[in-house]
Amino acid sequence: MKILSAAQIRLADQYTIAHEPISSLALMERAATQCTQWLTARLRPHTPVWVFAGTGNNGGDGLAIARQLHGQGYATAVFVLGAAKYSADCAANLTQYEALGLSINYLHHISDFPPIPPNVLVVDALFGSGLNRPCDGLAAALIEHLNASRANIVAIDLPSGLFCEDNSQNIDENIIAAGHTLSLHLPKLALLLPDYQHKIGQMHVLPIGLNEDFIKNQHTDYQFITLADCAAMYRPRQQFGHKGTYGHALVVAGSRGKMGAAVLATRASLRAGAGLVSVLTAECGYTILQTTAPEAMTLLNEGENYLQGKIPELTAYQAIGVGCGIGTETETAMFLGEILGNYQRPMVIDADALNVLATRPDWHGLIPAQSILTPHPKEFSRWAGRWDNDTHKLQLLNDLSKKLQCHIVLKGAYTAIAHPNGQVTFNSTGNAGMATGGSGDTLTGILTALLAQGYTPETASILGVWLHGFAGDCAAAHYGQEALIASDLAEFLGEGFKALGKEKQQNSLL
Ligand SMILES: NC(=O)C1=CN([C@@H]2O[C@H](COP(=O)(O)OP(=O)(O)OC[C@H]3O[C@@H](n4cnc5c(N)ncnc54)[C@H](O)[C@@H]3O)[C@@H](O)[C@H]2O)[C@@H](O)CC1
Ligand SMILES: Nc1ncnc2c1ncn2[C@@H]1O[C@H](COP(=O)(O)OP(=O)(O)O)[C@@H](O)[C@H]1O
Ligand SMILES: [K+]
Repeated sequence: MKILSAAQIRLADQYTIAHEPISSLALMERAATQCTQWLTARLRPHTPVWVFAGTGNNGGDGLAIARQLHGQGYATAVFVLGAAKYSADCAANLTQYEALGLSINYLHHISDFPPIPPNVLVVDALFGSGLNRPCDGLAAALIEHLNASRANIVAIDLPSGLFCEDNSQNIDENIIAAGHTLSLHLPKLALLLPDYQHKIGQMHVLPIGLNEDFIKNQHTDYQFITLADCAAMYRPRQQFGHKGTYGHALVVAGSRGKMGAAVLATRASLRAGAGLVSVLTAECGYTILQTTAPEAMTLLNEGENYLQGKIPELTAYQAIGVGCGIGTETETAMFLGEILGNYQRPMVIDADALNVLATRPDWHGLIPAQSILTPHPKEFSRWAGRWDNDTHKLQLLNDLSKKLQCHIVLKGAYTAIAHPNGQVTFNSTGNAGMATGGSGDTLTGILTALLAQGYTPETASILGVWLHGFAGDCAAAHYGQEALIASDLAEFLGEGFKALGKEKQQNSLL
């Protein structure tokens, strides 16, 4: 799914109206209907709904929602900020609302602001994608007034005051703090970035039927990865496939006290479909690995407690995943350098391998092009330094990806994957239950297995991150987010592959 800019969304809106049998007012009605349905599926019957509307089309959406909710028996109140120039569709909806004999409260001055009881649901329809400057004056005061209330707030399209893309010049106080944001048709870039998550709450994308052909032809550097996108990339197993068909993955992981990282990565590699999995670890891990992952072969290293010494022959392996729990001892760093110097295929580089490399820029040239690097934000900062805001961070992410010609997976909610061609893919799966030690090791195992199976590094990075999050969502549904532990993730990977297979079959012609 594409992530479009505010300008592109406006064009998509215009194109849909010009090329489909729908007027702009009817399109607004359709958007409002989606929002109303979302609300009524969750609202208690007696909850009063107070809509705060601007005078643009975001306000028009709000007025249409108020009318629809009133029609379904909800107690609604409407407050309109200022009475400057109304957009045509906003004015039409205002008239329709008043035609029902309902009154509108106009807010011209701070003294017009109503006290907000905590039991009302506030619908924020002040500004959407048409915001053209940071909020100030009466708008900022109203936003502050609404944020100070204890009422739940649902934002239509965007929390008012938040720009679609770049919020580097914005300030916290001028943005509505919503519990939920209903993004119309497509997600917006700012909704996927961490800086203003406390303003966005949970994001929900509601389809409103914008013209898909137009959207397909729009260029954007940002994608939001969905089940349908991943199903198109997924290659089901062949009937006559054998273990050689699906590649030999080598997991280089573990040290004394961190052998669990090797176990997690290895088990995830096995569950992610590699034909063969070997694990190269310190001697102290031999029995542990053979017991917890009997399907994998364990290669002995010279080091008793951590990796060191001569590296084995690496050409047999279609992919290597290196770094989980290996530590950063000098001998281990030298061992990593040997691996980098003797392996030319794209590999997966995580955790301590990233930490070692962050301190050795002279080795960066050894990283095979198209490799997948999987830093969490702390690890990324060791490479890129500090960033001022999300926009700056995205720039640093793109710069590093281009410089190394590698795919950089910046982990977190809506994990962002920067590709060397300048594209950034945001993940749609995963949950806060995955914020638990070892989740990242599981991801490394998955990515290594997908590379071993012959997926291109770009596809492996996207599919692997999506599968990892999907497994996390299944595990959270089963255990609850708090009880989720990293080893659960591999156990639920099969659900992800099954979902991909099902989706692929539904889209096939047979
Ligand atoms: N596909 C689409 O594009 C659709 C868009 N719709 C709605 O239309 C919205 C966009 O509507 P508009 O382009 O009319 O824009 P908005 O309604 O977001 O806001 C524009 C209005 O607010 C004023 N304004 C902007 N920034 C301000 C500020 N800081 N302080 C005070 N006033 C400010 C502008 O002068 C203009 O009057 C979307 O967010 C969505 O809610 C829906 O109606 C349906 C379809
Ligand atoms: N709030 C969250 N929402 C979605 N995914 C998350 C969240 N927190 C963590 N994750 C995922 O869990 C994994 C954590 O990785 P990492 O920090 O490397 O863990 P570890 O080092 O303990 O293995 C990442 O893939 C990340 O995207
Ligand atoms: K809004």
